[in-house]
Amino acid sequence: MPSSFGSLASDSDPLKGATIKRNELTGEIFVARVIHGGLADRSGLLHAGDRIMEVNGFAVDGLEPEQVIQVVQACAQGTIMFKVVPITERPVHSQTTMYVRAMADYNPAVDPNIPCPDAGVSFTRGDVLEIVDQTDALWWQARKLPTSSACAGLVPSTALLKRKQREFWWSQPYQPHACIHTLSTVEEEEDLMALEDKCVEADEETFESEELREADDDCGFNKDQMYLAGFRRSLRLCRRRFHSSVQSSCQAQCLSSCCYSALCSPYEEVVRHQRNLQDPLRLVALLGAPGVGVTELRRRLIQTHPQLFQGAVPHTSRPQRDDEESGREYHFISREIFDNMIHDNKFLEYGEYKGNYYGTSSEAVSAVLNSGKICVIDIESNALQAVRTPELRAFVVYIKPPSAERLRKTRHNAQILTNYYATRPFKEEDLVELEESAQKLELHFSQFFDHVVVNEELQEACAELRSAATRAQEQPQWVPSSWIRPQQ
Ligand SMILES: Nc1ncnc2c1ncn2[C@@H]1O[C@H](COP(=O)(O)OP(=O)(O)OP(=O)(O)O)[C@@H](O)[C@H]1O
Repeated sequence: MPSSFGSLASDSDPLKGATIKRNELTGEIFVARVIHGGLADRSGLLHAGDRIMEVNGFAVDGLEPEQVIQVVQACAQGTIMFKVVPITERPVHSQTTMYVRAMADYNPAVDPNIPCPDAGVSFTRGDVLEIVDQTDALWWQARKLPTSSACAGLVPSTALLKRKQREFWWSQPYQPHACIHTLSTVEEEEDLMALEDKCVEADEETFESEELREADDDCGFNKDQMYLAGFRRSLRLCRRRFHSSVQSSCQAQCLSSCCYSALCSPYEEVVRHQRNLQDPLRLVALLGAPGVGVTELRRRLIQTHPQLFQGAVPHTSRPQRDDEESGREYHFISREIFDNMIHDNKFLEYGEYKGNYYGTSSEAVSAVLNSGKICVIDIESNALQAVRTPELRAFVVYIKPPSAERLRKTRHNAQILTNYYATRPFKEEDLVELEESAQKLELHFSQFFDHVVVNEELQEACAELRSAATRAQEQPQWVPSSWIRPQQ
């Protein structure tokens, strides 16, 4: 039936928590829905589908919903009498509460199609919503957590939100394949390729010395000469320089239901889960713009708490050197075996640098987790789906740059790793690029951040990272329900 809607849901309303609609053919006014936890719900006197005949003796048939609301508001101070024809067959709903993480932003104030904007709940990506009513195919009732309010509000259903996303209803069009093309627009990729072309000659001339430098690189050792896996420059450059072409197993699996649903559904069902002591530890995956300090934080964390944290040993097809040990610096494997592992989706991410493959396998991560230590790795955004699995249950920590002013102050003596294998002090353009990359990461992927650490003062950031990483193992967290109740 063609209907128009109104809300009895403003704060001052004695009937807070009901919406009404008018049958455009007959002019009759009906209760469209009763908002969970609102006054109307708690009174138990009004139900969805009831026909409102009169308000304090005033016949409402034929009025616009807004006019009915005005009648109600006019007598808000005294007693309000409704003459109601109850719905004859009240539908029996066995509502179960569901929790979801929003994968998109929603603002009812700019949605022209919400039946009652003041009953709408706004949310941003990453917010957890308690869905209390899915009776309506288009508009669900939900509370945004954490909340102290018992009263729910309206949010678009999955079906409606998908439709809205397809229609580009609001300013942040969803990126259903963000896992494949993440940070690089076509122009950026072209720029990057141009830069790579320029670099190639110089790089190849210095190839020999670079290889030696990696051998000399002390990135892998801490002050006590304990080996820290996964800090070699070749690996970092491979990941960074080729970030537009670094692959993740997600790409191969993208049409699998797990990845597909997380990226294409506007809501991800979540549950509050406390890890059992006998369960494997959770992977901690650090994500941040190049240069923000991910490597530095990861190294400090592992160096200062080697009994708690460890990196994963990467794989490479590069030949092993005399002073290297397979399984320590890298797992040294042939190109052919590497290719097979790629084919079998064994890598969380991998890339090629100077003709050699480098990659982090899920087995290397599991080996650390099964040894009783928390595995800490840094990832590119395109590996997000590959680490958010029931096996690894990644706790994703986003490393955020501080304010523009603090970034410039704190990075005074910092060294950026250049595409030429060397480090040099940050220039203004490096910092601008860092800030822009960070903004893009936040724009596209904030819904996957379990925790955000602002890397202003290194010591404080490291302490916060440590406590977040241990909390993730010991305290209840919102995790995708598919991790706990694997889908068939
Ligand atoms: N909070 C901080 N204050 C001052 N210097 C910092 C801070 N965090 C990191 N740095 C310095 O900034 C530089 C870049 O950090 P780092 O190498 O960890 O970057 P990254 O995020 O791993 O990027 P990439 O992988 O591209 O090198 C290093 O010299 C590091 O010591």
